[in-house]
Amino acid sequence: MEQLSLVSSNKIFGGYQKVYSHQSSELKCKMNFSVYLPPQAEGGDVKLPVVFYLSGLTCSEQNFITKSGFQRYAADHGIIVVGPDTSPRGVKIPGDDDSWDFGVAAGFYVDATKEPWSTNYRMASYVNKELYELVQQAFNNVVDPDRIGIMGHSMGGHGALISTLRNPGLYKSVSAFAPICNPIQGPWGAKALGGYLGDDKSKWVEWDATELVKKYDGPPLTLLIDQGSIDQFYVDKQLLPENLVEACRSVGVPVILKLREGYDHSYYHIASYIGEHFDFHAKILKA
Ligand SMILES: N[C@@H](CCC(=O)N[C@@H](CS)C(=O)NCC(=O)O)C(=O)O
Repeated sequence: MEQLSLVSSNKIFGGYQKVYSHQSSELKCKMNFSVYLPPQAEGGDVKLPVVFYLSGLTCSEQNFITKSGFQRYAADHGIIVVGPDTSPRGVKIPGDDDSWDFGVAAGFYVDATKEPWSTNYRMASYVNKELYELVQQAFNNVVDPDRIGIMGHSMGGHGALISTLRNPGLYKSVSAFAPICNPIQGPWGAKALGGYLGDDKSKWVEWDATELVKKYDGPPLTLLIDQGSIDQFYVDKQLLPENLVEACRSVGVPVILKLREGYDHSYYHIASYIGEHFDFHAKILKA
């Protein structure tokens, strides 16, 4: 098993918020990830559900664990929460920190195929294979491998949606705050998908939730999308949740879109509704 190093451990709401580092074989660099172990994990005699949380642009594993207040709800429901970083770190590809929406902290949860990104920028395989399996091995006494869900914010909401739709059955529950729902239609998505995958747009659709849902052929799923009404990126048509809702309706995939009056793109929105998302995941994972 891969070697894990404990970076930090803090007691919160009766459980422990931990951060580990490890050497990633997919990304070929050292990575941090967070794990919240709720109080029910103590003793190690019950198997608990797990929810992965994928962060947005400019984030590390720290933003969600310090700003959202999710631990209160994870502790209430007895859910383990795992949060990866948002890109490879320290690999020093020329241009990787020139912009905030591409390269470092902007891996977009895809597997890059274009040089020079394709060696390290493999966030899809990192999250859905390497970290998914690592968590099950490292915490095998408390993780229930049949009850795993995923959520995310913005770029990470896109990551949660495409991870679920591309890997039917891997995640039993999925929700997203302000996700990039139709990246092939927005400037962020076009920049990232073009940069990581090249100019052939027929490859981009394989990483676009609105396109993927039209072809989804897996276990029944309900998508929960949470969107702040004054989010500047929503107003600027980077996120396009209505396109995803329309695609879901066209193929009969249940979708809930909560439009939250007056909320923006920040963690103030996430903190306000993270409890509802944990209720949603718990209802599915603990059914
Ligand atoms: N001004 C923002 C623009 C990017 C942004 O809004 N990032 C979102 C995700 S797309 C975020 O979670 N930022 C970090 C935070 O709010 O803690 C920043 O630099 O953080």
